[in-house]
Amino acid sequence: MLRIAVPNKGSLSEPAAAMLREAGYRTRRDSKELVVRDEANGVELFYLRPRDIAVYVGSGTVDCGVTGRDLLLDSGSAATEVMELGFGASTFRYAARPGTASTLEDVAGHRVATSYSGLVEKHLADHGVSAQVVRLDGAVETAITLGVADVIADVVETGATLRGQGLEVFGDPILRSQAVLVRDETSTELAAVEVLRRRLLGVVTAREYVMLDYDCPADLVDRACAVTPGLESPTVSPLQNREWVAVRAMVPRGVTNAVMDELYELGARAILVTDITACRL
Ligand SMILES: Nc1ncnc2c1ncn2[C@@H]1O[C@H](COP(=O)(O)OP(=O)(O)OP(=O)(O)O)[C@@H](O)[C@H]1O
Ligand SMILES: O=P(O)(O)OC[C@H]1O[C@H](OP(=O)(O)OP(=O)(O)O)[C@H](O)[C@@H]1O
Ligand SMILES: [Mg+2]
Repeated sequence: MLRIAVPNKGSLSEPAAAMLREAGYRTRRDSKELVVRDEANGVELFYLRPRDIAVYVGSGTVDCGVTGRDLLLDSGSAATEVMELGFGASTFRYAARPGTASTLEDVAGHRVATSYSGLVEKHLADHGVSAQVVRLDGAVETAITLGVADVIADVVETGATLRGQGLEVFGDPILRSQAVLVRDETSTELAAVEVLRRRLLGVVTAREYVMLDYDCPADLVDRACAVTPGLESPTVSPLQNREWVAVRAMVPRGVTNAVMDELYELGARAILVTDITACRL
């Protein structure tokens, strides 16, 4: 049985459960359930604190899990990143009161409050900056107001929390994070992890792409296929009217309308877009 760690709370919890459901796994019905056995799919889901997941996976207690890249790196765990999952995106950044600091060097000799002390200590050491790291559990933005720190290093998603505290980011982002699948390299279940990876990739791809169908004058098909190259190669089928062909290709969701405009200009007609429910690449 493949043992998968899943976030039980926080920003990653709902989207992780939704992704596993879409990938065909049975997820918990009640937030008090901590373990779910899905016999049909040969997996056992363990609902754990997101911060602990990399630790469990790195020690081999579970085979794999869903966590944030920032939490993985902060933990110092031996777990390895298998794939990005396309949700829970954030940056990890230094911030301070305007005018206090503008580069990483300005952090030297100051107190830095963070919930990610492993990540921050490593970042400072890698850049030869000596500063005192103050480890807090959360609400680190308030640490400056309360006089516990001069600088903070924290997750920034929209930036609203920082703005609310009158703080500004400075320096380059320490990290760009998102939810990732992590695994224990020494697991005896690596083949089963690979099945999970393919299923999750199917969900990520189905979300990122749409299916585009259109009719195209036969003499323009090469130019049209250059606009919609698909993943491997577009499907081109004959139509009853031999002067036309039907083309079918996957297109990134974000450019759908621009691609439809371009195809129309070229002479394609009856351009249809459909959602992809699931796929296996
Ligand atoms: N707005 C956000 N706030 C916090 N974490 C976020 C946000 N957006 C994405 N994330 C990611 O979620 C993970 C942190 O989740 P975690 O559950 O530990 O904290 P949380 O969502 O702040 O929950 P809580 O603080 O309520 O326990 C990290 O990988 C982080 O990058
Ligand atoms: O850039 P934003 O969209 O404002 O989001 C980022 C903020 O959200 C999280 O805090 P959370 O509400 O989870 O509180 P916490 O600090 O106690 O974890 C995170 O720690 C930041 O403070
Ligand atoms: Mg939080």
